[in-house]
Parts: sequence; structure tokens; C-alpha cells
Amino acid sequence: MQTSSSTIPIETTDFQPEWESKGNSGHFLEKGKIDLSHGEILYIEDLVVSFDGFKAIKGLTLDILSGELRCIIGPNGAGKTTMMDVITGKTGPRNAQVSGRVFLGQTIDLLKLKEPQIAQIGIGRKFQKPTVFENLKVWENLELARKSNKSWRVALTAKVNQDAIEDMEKTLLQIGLEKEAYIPAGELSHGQKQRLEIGMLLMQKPELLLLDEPAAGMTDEETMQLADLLNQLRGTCSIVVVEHDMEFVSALSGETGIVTVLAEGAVLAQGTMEHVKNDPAVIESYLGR
Ligand SMILES: Nc1ncnc2c1ncn2[C@@H]1O[C@H](COP(=O)(O)OP(=O)(O)OP(=O)(O)O)[C@@H](O)[C@H]1O
Repeated sequence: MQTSSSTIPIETTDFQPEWESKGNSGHFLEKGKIDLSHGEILYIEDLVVSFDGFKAIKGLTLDILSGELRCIIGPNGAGKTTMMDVITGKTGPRNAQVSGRVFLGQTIDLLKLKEPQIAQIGIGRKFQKPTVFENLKVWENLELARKSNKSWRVALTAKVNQDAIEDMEKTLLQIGLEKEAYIPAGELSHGQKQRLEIGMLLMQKPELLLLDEPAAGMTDEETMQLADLLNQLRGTCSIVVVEHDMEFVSALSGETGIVTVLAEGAVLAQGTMEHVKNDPAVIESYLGR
């Protein structure tokens, strides 16, 4: 990609997204205003989630530090998706029986917020299947994501300011798609689409990114490219990755990163990859299968 901002065929504007919203705690929820004074971005305590009496989460307690890249592994049915659904507000007291505490930072009670509010305060989620706009160019996908609180038609026709152009260029470099900026997203490989979708989340300046099996369906090379990207993001935002691919988890956790193993709706084990892969309970319930 040509890196000069003048090469992007878009105009400038003073477009300012209205993303502030009022939570039911009575406080205005504002991105970048998460209270990280205790070092934790996410705190889950004794969470129980039941669907018509069936307990999918059974007393889950977990905390994620600000800037941490945490991998969560576990067998099918362990409650990983349900946990992500609760954090993002897709599942909550409105559509399930939920007890316990789920806090973003020290003060934001996620169980009291709705899905759009949670997205607005800076929790971004990527589902397993890439969802990019195939007919739009790569940069247009990033631009749409930046203005995601507008309708796509308004977002695409609105003008783009200099900051946005710099953001897009930075993100294109981060996700390794600078050469593909002007091609339709539909022409990207599966791995490139996954990276583009992560770039779309990055354009929204997330505080916490939740990635659900991002390496699924990738070649070994694409998997390691994704691991490089996520390792580079370490420290810039907090990231939770749910994954089954153990090589990918090893590449993300390294020798010191914490891996959490969920089983039957609770934490079965937690520690470095070396620690959890040698834990007899983990071998029995997951790795040995
Ligand atoms: N809406 C729902 N209604 C009833 N049961 C549900 C619902 N959502 C999840 N469950 C059940 O809760 C349990 C946990 O499911 P969940 O999808 O969270 O597990 P998971 O760890 O993500 O599994 P996988 O690795 O297969 O994605 C499963 O037994 C599942 O069938």
C-alpha cells in the first residue's frame, strides 16, 4: 500500500461518533473510563448461568488483568461460549437465570448492561466465522468498523478525517494487509479475512477483545501469523482467546502466560501451558481425549 495519506481517495470531515451511553448504574459509561485501579479489566465471581434449569456455568471465578492476553481452553460444553455471551451481554438476566458478579474494571457491572452498551464501552467480540463485507474493499471494511454506530450507508458516504486515515494505515500494517487495502475483502484468504475482522475490532479501540476460536480453519502458516499479530497487540488492549488449537495456545502463552482450563462450567486448572498440560485432571478431561 502507498502509505501517504493523500493516496486514500477519501475526503476529510469532523465526524465524531456519539458513543457515550448511560448505564443503569446511573453513571455515564465512557470508553477509556474503565477503573483499572486494581489492575483487573475483567472480574467474574461465582457466576452461575442456567437455561431452564440446566447449569451451563457452575460457579465460575476468573479475573483478567489489564493488558493481559489470556487463553481459555476446555472440552466441548465446558461453558466457554456461554461465558463470552455473558461478558458481552448476549446472555444475561433477561434471557437466562444468572447469579454472581461480572465486572469490567472496578465499577461497571456487566450484568446490568445490554449488549449494545457493552460493545460501546469497549468490549469487542469476534466469532469463529469471519464476518467481513465481501464486496467492500479492505480499507472500506476498516472505515465502516470505525463508524460502526452509523448505518453502513451513512458511514461509507461520510467523509474521513486525517486521524481516521492514520488509524487505518496503522491497522493495515498491524494486520499485515497493507498490500491488500484496495481489493475486495471477498478476495482475501480465510486467514486474511480473520485478520481483517480483528483489524475491524481494533478500529473501534477496544479495551477488551474476546476472540472465539480465531485459528479455526487456518493453515499452519496463517495460524502463526495470527499468533504474531495477537502477540504484538499484547499490552495495548486486553485479549481473551478461546481456542482448541494447542500449538496456537502455546504460541500465545509462551512460557509465562496464564492459560485457564474450563470444564463443566468452572475453572478446572490455571497456570502456564507447561503447568496445565501436565495437570492430571486436565489430561483426563481434555488433553488426553
Ligand atoms: N441457550 C442455551 N440453552 C440451553 N443450553 C445451552 C444454551 N447455551 C448453551 N447451552 C449448554 O450449555 C453448555 C455449555 O455450552 P457452551 O457452548 O458454552 O460450551 P463451550 O465450552 O463453548 O463448547 P464448545 O467448545 O463446543 O463451543 C452445553 O451443554 C450447551 O449445550
